Amino acid sequence: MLPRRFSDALDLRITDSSLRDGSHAKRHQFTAAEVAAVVGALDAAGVPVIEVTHGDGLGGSSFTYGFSRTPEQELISVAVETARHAKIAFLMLPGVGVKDDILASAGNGATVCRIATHCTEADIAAQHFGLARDRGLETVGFLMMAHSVSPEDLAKQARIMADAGCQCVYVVDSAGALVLDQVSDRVAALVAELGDDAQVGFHGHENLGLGVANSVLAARAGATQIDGSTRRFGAGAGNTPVEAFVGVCDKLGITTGIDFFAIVDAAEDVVRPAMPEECRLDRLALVMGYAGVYSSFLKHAYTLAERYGVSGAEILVEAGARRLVGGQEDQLIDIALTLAARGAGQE
Ligand SMILES: C[C@H](O)CC(=O)C(=O)O
Ligand SMILES: [Mn+2]
Repeated sequence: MLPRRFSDALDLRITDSSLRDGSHAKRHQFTAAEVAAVVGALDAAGVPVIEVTHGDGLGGSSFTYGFSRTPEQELISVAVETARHAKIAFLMLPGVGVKDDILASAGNGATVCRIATHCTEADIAAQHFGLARDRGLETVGFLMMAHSVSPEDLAKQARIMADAGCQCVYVVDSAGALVLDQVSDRVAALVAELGDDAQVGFHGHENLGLGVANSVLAARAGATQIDGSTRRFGAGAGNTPVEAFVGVCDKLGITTGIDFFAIVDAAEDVVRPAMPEECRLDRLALVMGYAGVYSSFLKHAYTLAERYGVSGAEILVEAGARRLVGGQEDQLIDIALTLAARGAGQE
């Protein structure tokens, strides 16, 4: 069991997801040199955990999700070799990756295993938590699209993960759709359910502009691990910006162990140059948050809107109405074809 808190000196442990969630925004085109530069800067700023994987997790490099420029195990190895203090984490979605991918990542020196499932499907992760714990890895569970179920139902899924060996269960706001109290209520439900059996974490997206505020409320409701991405480098409008969140935490007296000025410099001088463009709170990102759509669908929506001459916003609204989950990217093609047949205009 992990302690309720990581150290008496720190209130929160922050995981930076720029090199995993940001992979969506970069269409999975990271080079080893970029990973080394970003890990070096984040590590020097005191970021305690850095996640490195294809945006859709181990095994994500494919026609469905987009091919990686650099094999992810090479990126994980570079990150492990570069980090002096930070732990290197990886993400896996059962079925996208397999157990051998976990073993390969551990063999290359990653020490935090994050297993993600849709928020109603926690049981498919059981064997992966067991394997990871057997191998001495720290375990984190991701309940994705957490806006789509009640706090009570989410807590039941968290219990399944904890019983399988997960040491921290995250409320994952994949769509950036959760608003303030909706985060507190979900985090509080998990804290009440899990007690000392597992920690609770929160992973936010900026699609309604609430990443920092939602993360503060998560911490106040009892979350002890918070995800963010430096410069918001993540899917959709990006993730909770680590540098802004650290500044806010400093002002609120919440300790993170990250140096504010160093992470601000890292964001500007190192992470931004690795980004193809800023992660923006633009029309499609806002529609995703409003309609409750998985953030990693954003680039797919842009591509399909252009290919079929239809509205990206309409694709996303329909994806929200169909309650699509990660892995159902091919249904976006069906939606685009249907809109094209109806003659919907592009925007
Ligand atoms: C595989 C997803 O991109 C995981 C994630 O970051 C989310 O659901 O949000
Ligand atoms: Mn995410």
